[in-house]
Amino acid sequence: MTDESVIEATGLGKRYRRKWALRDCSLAVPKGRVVALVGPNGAGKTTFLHLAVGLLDATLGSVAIQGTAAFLAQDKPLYSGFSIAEMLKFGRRLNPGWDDEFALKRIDSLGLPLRHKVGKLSGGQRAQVALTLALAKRPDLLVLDEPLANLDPLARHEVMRGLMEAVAETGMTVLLSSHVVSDLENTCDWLIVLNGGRVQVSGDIDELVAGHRTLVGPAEEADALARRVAIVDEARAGRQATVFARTEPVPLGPQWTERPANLEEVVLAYLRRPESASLPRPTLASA
Ligand SMILES: Nc1ncnc2c1ncn2[C@@H]1O[C@H](COP(=O)(O)OP(=O)(O)OP(=O)(O)O)[C@@H](O)[C@H]1O
Repeated sequence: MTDESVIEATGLGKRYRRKWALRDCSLAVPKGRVVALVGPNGAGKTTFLHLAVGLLDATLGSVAIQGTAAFLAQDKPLYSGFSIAEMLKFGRRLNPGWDDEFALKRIDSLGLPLRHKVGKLSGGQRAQVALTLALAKRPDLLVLDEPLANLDPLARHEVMRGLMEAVAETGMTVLLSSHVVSDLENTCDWLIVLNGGRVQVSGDIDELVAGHRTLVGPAEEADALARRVAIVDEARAGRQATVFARTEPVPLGPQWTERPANLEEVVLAYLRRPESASLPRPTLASA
């Protein structure tokens, strides 16, 4: 494992009985990134996160992390009969690196009285308390499985803001899974796309967005274009082709127009075409 990486997976695979939930997963995540792990239901996101933090054993290959990790599960396990103060006490007892001052300050800034029972909190407040408990462990890597699920837009925004503040303060790496790409656009800087148990994309978001574009032009010229650019996804309507391509700006014929990509388009184009991939060593199957 290199010094710059916080997670490194090599040929990682997990099989449940006959079904592979994850296979041939090789990737490295640089330190200090906020990583979005996206993919449809059943893509293997939870499986990958559980393997990364050691909650599951790999069937094949390996995954290693550097430093300490904290994991916040999808169902945010908090004991509903306990008060926030009691949850903090648990954290203090169980975690050698626990930052009590941080935890108390964050709960106070959320406007939550310490005596409040966890079971009486709203979904957004529960998410914030669970996040506080994870952050107070002061991990090098914070892994969050769908931290925004079931939260309204305001609560989603608040949770992401809290996360970003902690990242700015500590420089920790965050790996979070999500279905909602728009929540990630301004906060995450590394993207991993999982689809059907395989990694399709792993890379810097700015580079990925800058490295893709939509090209629109005559359908009869699309095949010739495919020899010059790596086509991720293509749709034809009558005589017009709309091509989503992994390419630098290229000179195009007069009948072609192009526009830059955004993060959502990058994610959707790859998910629509499971055979396409954009990984550090290009393996574009459809090119
Ligand atoms: N304990 C298990 N036993 C058998 N199959 C499992 C188990 N856990 C997951 N799977 C299967 O492995 C595949 C990947 O599941 P996983 O939960 O990792 O996906 P996910 O991307 O997190 O999905 P979601 O977005 O719905 O949470 C799915 O087909 C799922 O049915």
